[in-house]
Amino acid sequence: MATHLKNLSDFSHTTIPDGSGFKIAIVVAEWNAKITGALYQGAYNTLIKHGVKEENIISAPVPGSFELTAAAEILLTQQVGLHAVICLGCVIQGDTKHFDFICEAVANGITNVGIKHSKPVIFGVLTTNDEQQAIDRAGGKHGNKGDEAAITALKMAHFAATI
Ligand SMILES: Nc1c(NC[C@H](O)[C@H](O)[C@H](O)CO)[nH]c(=O)[nH]c1=O
Ligand SMILES: CC(=O)[C@@H](O)COP(=O)(O)O
Repeated sequence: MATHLKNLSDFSHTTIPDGSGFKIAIVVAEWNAKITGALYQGAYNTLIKHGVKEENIISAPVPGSFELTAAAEILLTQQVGLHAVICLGCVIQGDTKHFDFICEAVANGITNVGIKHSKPVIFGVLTTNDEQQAIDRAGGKHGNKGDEAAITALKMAHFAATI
């Protein structure tokens, strides 16, 4: 379903697990900082709203989306008791094929890290044709992908803890 058919911040129809027992990391890329800052705020506020304690949210900035994979691997290796890692970024199409390489590397990379550690690593990365599409999905008319990423982290952390 395309994003314009489902608001990224609308979860009124679903049950969200209590996050009071979870420790979650948020890795956020600094490229397109206005956008990723809004994604981060959405994710952080959503985690707090659903009971995650401030002291159990680990925030880690990285230079760009390409570095999200390495950061997730480092955090899952070095941080004891992490229940999930949320990866936030914004990749906007430029004039070259660089966009394609970054998007594929990040999607494949964080998938592999999650599988390696058997932990939820959430793909909260906007991959847009232009800046307006990113703005629309970082607290604009289509909601906030950071909210969606946080809800996904809570659901998957609950899944892993109760399966
Ligand atoms: N163009 C964008 C980038 N590029 C930087 C890469 O992510 C990476 O930091 C660099 O290639 C060095 O390894 N990053 C984004 O997050 N968004 C972009 O639009
Ligand atoms: C996604 C990117 O790396 C891209 O924004 C960089 O722009 P360009 O392809 O024009 O170098």
